[in-house]
Amino acid sequence: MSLWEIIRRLYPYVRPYRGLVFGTLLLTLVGSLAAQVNPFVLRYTVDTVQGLLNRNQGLAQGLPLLLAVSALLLGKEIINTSVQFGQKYYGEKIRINVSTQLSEDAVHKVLGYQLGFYADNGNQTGKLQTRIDRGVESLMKLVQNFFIDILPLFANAVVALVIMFFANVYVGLVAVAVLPVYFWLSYRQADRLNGSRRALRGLREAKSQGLVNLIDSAVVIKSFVREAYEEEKQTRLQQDLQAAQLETRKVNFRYDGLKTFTESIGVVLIIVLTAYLVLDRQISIGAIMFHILLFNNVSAPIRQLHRIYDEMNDALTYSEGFFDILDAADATEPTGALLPDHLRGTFELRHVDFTYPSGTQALHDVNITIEAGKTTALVGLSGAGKSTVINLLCKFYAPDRGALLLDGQPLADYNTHALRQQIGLVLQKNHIFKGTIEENIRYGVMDADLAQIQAAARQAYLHDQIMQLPKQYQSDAQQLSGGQQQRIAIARLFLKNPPIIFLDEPTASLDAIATEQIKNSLEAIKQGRTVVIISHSLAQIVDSDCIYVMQQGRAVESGTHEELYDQRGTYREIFDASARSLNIEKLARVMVDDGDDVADTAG
Ligand SMILES: Nc1ncnc2c1ncn2[C@@H]1O[C@H](COP(=O)(O)OP(=O)(O)OP(=O)(O)O)[C@@H](O)[C@H]1O
Repeated sequence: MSLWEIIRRLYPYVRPYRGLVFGTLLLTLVGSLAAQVNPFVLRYTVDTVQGLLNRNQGLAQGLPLLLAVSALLLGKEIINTSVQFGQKYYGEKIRINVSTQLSEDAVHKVLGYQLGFYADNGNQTGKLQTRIDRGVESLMKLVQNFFIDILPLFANAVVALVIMFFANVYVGLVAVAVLPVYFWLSYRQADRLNGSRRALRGLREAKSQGLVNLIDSAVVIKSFVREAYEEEKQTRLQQDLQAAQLETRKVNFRYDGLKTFTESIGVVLIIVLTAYLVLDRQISIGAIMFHILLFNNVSAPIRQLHRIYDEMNDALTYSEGFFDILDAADATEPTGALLPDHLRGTFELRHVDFTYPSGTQALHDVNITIEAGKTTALVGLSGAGKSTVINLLCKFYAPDRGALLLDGQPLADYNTHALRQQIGLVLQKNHIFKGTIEENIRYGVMDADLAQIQAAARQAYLHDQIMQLPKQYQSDAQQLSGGQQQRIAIARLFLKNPPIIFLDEPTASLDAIATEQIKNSLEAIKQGRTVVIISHSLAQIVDSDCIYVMQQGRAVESGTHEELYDQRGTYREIFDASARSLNIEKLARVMVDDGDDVADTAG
């Protein structure tokens, strides 16, 4: 991305603050003029004092001059301090406002993107955050540099150089002659630092990430006694970091030294030249200080040049990734115009093929009909494509080929948000937000009151357990056990009370008693609604109105439990394997024996 392109992209964000920009520019101009006052005052003072001395006059005659000069310099400093404050404050205000707007835009865009966007390699959790943070940070450094560094410093330099030329062309030429060397050194410095700085940043991130991972993996590390191994990995990182830090410092010190040397040569040349001109009676003695101070104003911004150049390079690098996020128009979730106020809930998949953005084809020519008001189960081995079907039904992804219909209309034609309002989704692993139990259940209906939340928690058999916690509904939801968290998701579903329900292993993390309780609650809510359930526990699906068996991305069998059982196909295989893994024969024998005992006792 070129600098011009960045400016073009930033313009709409800076535009609302044109007044501030104009004010800052005006202050910059005043500041750069004020910065030239010292050389003029010094030249005047030196020349006047020299004149007094030449006329054998002393302190008594010079006092009014000293008072006037002090008052002038004090006044100028007061103006300068106010100008600098205004310049920095307004510059920062523009920067902070623009940065807020950029971050808000990024979050808004990212939330509107389809799920596939997050699966992209550069957009995975953490990476996306880094891309946004770095993009905003580097762009803001550019804005900050422009208003707080580049503009004031370079305005000073240009004004000082113009004054030098006007005062004496030869001195002006000497000042200009030093600049290319200075520029070249700064460019070389920035160039050399560019690679090592990036390496340094990468290593710093790896190190902090490494520490976070250590804490996250503490249980596994300790259980496998891999402390020494992990420590060695960290030590290697630390050593690389140390080497990169030393290299950066070395480059910096070397170029800083060369630049100071060049600057000193410039100062010496100006002293020699101005002294010569004084002796030749072309300029006054005060002009020596005058030119040295002006030259200082010229070289000050160039001392900062390598840093500004560095940060500009960062902005060029990172803004590209950031604007890519804002521009990912094809990632925006598609939506249609159909606003379903009353859905019957018949879904049809006709010859559907689907491939994830990663390239895995998860569905091949799938034909499934999910009837309104009935319960349809999807069964199959791991990776068969069951969850993928639900992903398509929720419009998280669109099929590559084939038709996906809801109540006879293409699913794509429905307004995505309105459609999802009608769907309740409970997954195997449900997300629990940072916050209280109450807030987490309320996610189902944002304006629900506590009584409604408690009713939902009761249906999810969670209320009694919540009441035993020290802070009850105000407890931290992320501290709950896996099974309790799953019941929070089920409570959200009860609260939302949607006409269409998708359950993907809804009781996977629950104990046997809770599973039975939840099964009963779900049975109650299922009545009259369209339900799709995925479960590896056949007990959950045997009563379904229709069961689809999936195998390697294809729907290979369908029918009721009895029909499928009699077919002696894949379903029967899965069913028999489940029975064996449950050791049903032994369980049945125990139950029969138990029954006999009861019968004996009764007899
Ligand atoms: N987000 C994703 N990106 C890429 N590939 C995916 C994604 N989700 C699933 N897959 C792949 O798609 C295939 C079907 O996965 P899916 O989750 O639908 O299976 P499943 O039948 O629900 O399995 P399980 O019973 O283990 O949950 C698998 O090969 C899986 O690796």
